[in-house]
Amino acid sequence: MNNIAIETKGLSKQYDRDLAVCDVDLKIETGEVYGLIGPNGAGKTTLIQMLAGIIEPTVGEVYWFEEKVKFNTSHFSLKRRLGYLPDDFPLYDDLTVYDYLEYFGRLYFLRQPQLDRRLQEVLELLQLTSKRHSLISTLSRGMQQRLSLARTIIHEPILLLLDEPVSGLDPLSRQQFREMIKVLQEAGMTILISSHVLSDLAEICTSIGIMDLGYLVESTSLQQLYQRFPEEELVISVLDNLEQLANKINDFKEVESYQIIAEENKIKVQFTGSEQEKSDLLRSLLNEGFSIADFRTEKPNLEQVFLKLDHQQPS
Ligand SMILES: Nc1ncnc2c1ncn2[C@@H]1O[C@H](COP(=O)(O)OP(=O)(O)OP(=O)(O)O)[C@@H](O)[C@H]1O
Repeated sequence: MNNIAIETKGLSKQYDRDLAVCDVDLKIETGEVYGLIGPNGAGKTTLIQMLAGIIEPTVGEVYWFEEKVKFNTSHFSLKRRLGYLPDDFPLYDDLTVYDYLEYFGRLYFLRQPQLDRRLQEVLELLQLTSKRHSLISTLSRGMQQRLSLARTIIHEPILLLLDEPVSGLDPLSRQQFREMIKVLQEAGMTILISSHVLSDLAEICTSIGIMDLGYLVESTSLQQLYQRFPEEELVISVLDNLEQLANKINDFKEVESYQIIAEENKIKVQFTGSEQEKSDLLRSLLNEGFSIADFRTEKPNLEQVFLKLDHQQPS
């Protein structure tokens, strides 16, 4: 198996006067879940469409598994490895769930008994078995989105490109979606997902790319991104005497700044000291008689890291 699932070299797309994607060099290793984020109009959909071979770049090249994608040719064997879920996930309302999936299975030349086996598998994985005979028009948005994902993986691709697959989903459906992505990754797929929901991406992605005004301004593993912002925040909750706690905290030279969150009876502290000094702080507060209800360190989440990077906010 090739190490690099997707690569682009100097990829650009010009629409009339708009440069939608600008000189993008992207590399995604096999087995990764790569999250693509950026504000509206940053060029995510255009980039994904070029990666999927749907639209032709103005300049630059796309490689799947180190093989150059030639536009305007069908090259079925290469496309057979790809599953692409567009952001508007078109469906045929007057088909049943089963007929729809069977239709796409046949388009990919799946034959019996493999077709039946695969239909059962994806219906089960996407939790649609009980809806197999329902008309698509009667499904909720979350179910329709799951059906679109089922269609995207019916032919067992090894590379998935998912354009905003969780938009409009409720928290439970988003959680189910995250679990499905983990199952697909464990099954060996390489997955690119664009989304504005950073908390979802933080949970499932191994790497993150940030687009801004057509440029890929960051492309790095999630781990390396967090390492660039190692500062932790100390969160201290008390049962009472919040003001006195703030005064006391202020005496410690390791406390760079703090923020009182009165409605939750807690203080968030930017603490620069060592683990030993953190422990000394806790002991000192207890000795002073403060009723400490919680004392913990929090690392910045992906949303906070994104803001620290000072690119535009995803909206
Ligand atoms: N078919 C098109 N014709 C002309 N301009 C286009 C076309 N598709 C996209 N654009 C322009 O390219 C730029 C990038 O759009 P794109 O849809 O790729 O951004 P995006 O990051 O996916 O945005 P969103 O988060 O809102 O989906 C925008 O300025 C958009 O207006």
